[in-house]
Amino acid sequence: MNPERRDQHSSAKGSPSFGRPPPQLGKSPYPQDPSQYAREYWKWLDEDSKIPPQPATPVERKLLVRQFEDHRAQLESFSRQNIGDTKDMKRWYTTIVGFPKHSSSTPIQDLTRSTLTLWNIVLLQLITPSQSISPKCLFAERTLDGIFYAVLSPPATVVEDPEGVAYALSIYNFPTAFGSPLQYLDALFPRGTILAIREPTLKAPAQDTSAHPFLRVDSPADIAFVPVKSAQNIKWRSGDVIPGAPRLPNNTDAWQLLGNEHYRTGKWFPAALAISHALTLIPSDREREALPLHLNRAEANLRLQYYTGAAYDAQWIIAKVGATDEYAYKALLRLAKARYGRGDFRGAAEDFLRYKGRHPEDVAVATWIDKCRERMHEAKTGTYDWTSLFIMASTPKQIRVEAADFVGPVEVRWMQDRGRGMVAKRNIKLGELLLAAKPFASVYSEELQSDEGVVTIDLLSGSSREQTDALLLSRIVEKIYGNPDLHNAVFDLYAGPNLEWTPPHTYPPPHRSACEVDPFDPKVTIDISRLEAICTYNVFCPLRLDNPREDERAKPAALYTIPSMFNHCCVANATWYCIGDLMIVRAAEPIPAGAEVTIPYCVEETYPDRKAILRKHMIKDCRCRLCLEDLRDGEARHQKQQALKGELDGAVTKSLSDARALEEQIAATYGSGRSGLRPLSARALHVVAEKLRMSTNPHDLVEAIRLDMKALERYGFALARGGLPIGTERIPTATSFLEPIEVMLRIANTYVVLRDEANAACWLKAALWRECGSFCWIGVRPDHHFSAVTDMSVGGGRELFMLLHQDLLQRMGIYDFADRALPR
Ligand SMILES: C[S@@+](CC[C@H](N)C(=O)[O-])C[C@H]1O[C@@H](n2cnc3c(N)ncnc32)[C@H](O)[C@@H]1O
Repeated sequence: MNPERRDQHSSAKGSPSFGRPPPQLGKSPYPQDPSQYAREYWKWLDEDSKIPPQPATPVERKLLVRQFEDHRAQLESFSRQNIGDTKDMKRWYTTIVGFPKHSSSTPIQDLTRSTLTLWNIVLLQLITPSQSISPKCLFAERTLDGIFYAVLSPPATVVEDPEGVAYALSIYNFPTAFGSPLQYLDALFPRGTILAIREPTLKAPAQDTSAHPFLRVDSPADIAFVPVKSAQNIKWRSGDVIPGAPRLPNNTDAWQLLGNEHYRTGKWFPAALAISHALTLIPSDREREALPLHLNRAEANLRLQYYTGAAYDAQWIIAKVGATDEYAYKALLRLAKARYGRGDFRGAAEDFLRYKGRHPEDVAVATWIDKCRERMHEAKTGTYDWTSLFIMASTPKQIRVEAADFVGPVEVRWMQDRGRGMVAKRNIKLGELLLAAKPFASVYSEELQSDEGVVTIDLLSGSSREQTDALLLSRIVEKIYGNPDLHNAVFDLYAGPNLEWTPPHTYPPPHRSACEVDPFDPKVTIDISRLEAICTYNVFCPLRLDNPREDERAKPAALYTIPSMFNHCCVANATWYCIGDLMIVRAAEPIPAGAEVTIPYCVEETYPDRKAILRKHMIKDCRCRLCLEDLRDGEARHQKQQALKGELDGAVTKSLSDARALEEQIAATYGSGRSGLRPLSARALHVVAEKLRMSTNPHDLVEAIRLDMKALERYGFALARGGLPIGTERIPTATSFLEPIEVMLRIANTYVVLRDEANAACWLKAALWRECGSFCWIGVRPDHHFSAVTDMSVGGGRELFMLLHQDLLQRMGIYDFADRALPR
């Protein structure tokens, strides 16, 4: 045991001598100033950590059990009456991340069994049903605005050790447990379950001095279920039977039946767990009996997307029975699906083909084989059917598109001043696809419960995070739990300078083979504090091409692994966007071999807004051209700009003259001597141009075009003569691509109104070029030589362009004109 652990043990044994409670949030779920709140919270944590250890207050077992049982009864009654389901009411939960949390890294084999008063690996028996410790309705507080506030609560129960010492246990981040109904928790953690917890921590209750200390486990990898066979040898001082507990199976068949029942009702994790129990009871000389169990567990693991676990189970069967046995063929099919899920499309295709050789009647396998081939082609060539992906992603519930990762002419290198970064392996041309990547995990607002909101306050960055972030962390934990070989893909990501650990200079980590997902010995360490830090530094909001105006409720949150190697620059040389959840990175300018490739982490118009987003990524200051120019303008101009930006957001209702006055005021917030790049000014000019378009006077329309062209310069475009009206040397990356494209389409429309179809067509082509350069340059292989604009618009680029802007083109009445004017 290391010295740090010993400290924790002594403080764990210590009684909670209470300091003051942690800073409160007040009546709004969002703190007004999250950085101030974070500072107060750190101060409180610092004070709290100095409270000296004292013996823990003993908790009266009976009393604790009664409290929990009463509580559970209340919850059941609430759920029967549907309390809290009122449509106009929304419950808010707060969760705080970024403070040190304990996760054990000592392998189970190196720990000795002990009791709650000794702390090492502790055996605990669940003696009350599981529940949420602060139920939604019970402790939630109703306010005048009809909002409920409560603290986000993990599943909790009462546990005792063999000596009969009982405490409440809160289990955070356990796979599939987040927000689950009581019935599911009963299946996952029924009373009588015996758990072995690696080096647990006992916490003093922070909020309520009359409450009892409780055991807190943050990492699911610190929890091992105890197999029945081992459990038989444990003597419980309180007696062997827990009143009211269900009889847990004690033989293979009964566990198998329970597993089948869970599987039938869609409870995949409890199903896999029951099968694991059944497997422990099969004697080594009757291994054939284990075959159907491994087969079933492989299927449950596939449902859970625990592809590593599924591959292990299938491979186990094939290794035992040889490749020609019928069991092996069934296992082969599951292995093939697991390989597909793991991104091993070649291996999956080979397995599907072998299976098809034996079972030609299985038509579904042919589709799988086709899918494997498509994925292999994508991964090798970077050729995707963007239009189909876009259509798929625009369909509700299909955000997670099926596509392979592609790594183009870029590689990870150590950059000295900012850790790792991406570098061009060769000279790269504008528009080339550099990377396409699926996320490790992602959450979209559609997946949030509509009657609940979660506010996450990140103490590391001193900012509040999106509602999707809280769910994202549990998804990442769950994916690692079920795919332990992927641990380093996440844990080798940057986690900040405060840790003793430095990330390896290379990425991705070497490939590891499939291993068992073993609920009796998880064999993986999931350090939750480090994972929270990894999220702070690396989580992106995936801006979707198929849904650019994201849901107001919450922006999506996703962790992409290889794309996390790109460093930030507001005026970057690469640009990115997502179709569904597929992140696509393209060169925004020609990039010489050896140069660092950067992407913008934010596309905000003003310096303070960009700074706020960069703060969430822990970047104190960006030294790009735009930020340096903004910095030279000074704080007073920034403040003025922020205030005027607010006015510009509401400018729809303003008159033309007021809009002009506002535009002038905004223009004046930029100092002289700057380059043309002035994003807020660009939008202000476009607002005035739109007001002018309401007139039928041709002079006003010409003026609108002039202002929009000026707006494009302020977005960073160079205006050109002949060919396309905009320069094609680089794609500006400081703002989202949508605004400039809309400006170009409006110019095209105005030319149509003025009956100048030649100019209108030029501007449509410019918009198409801009978009193709970033996202939909289809039909052109990455190694294809190109420079002419027409090359950029070959193939599906036009098709996707028409799809993407269909609404706007139709509203302006120029859809048919665009269809004719754009080259096919
Ligand atoms: C997504 S990671 C980028 C890869 C990272 N450099 C690594 O070694 O893994 C984001 C972190 O990289 C660093 N970083 C990225 N862009 C930067 C910039 N323009 N200036 C300084 N640090 C930057 C910051 O520490 C940031 O939190």
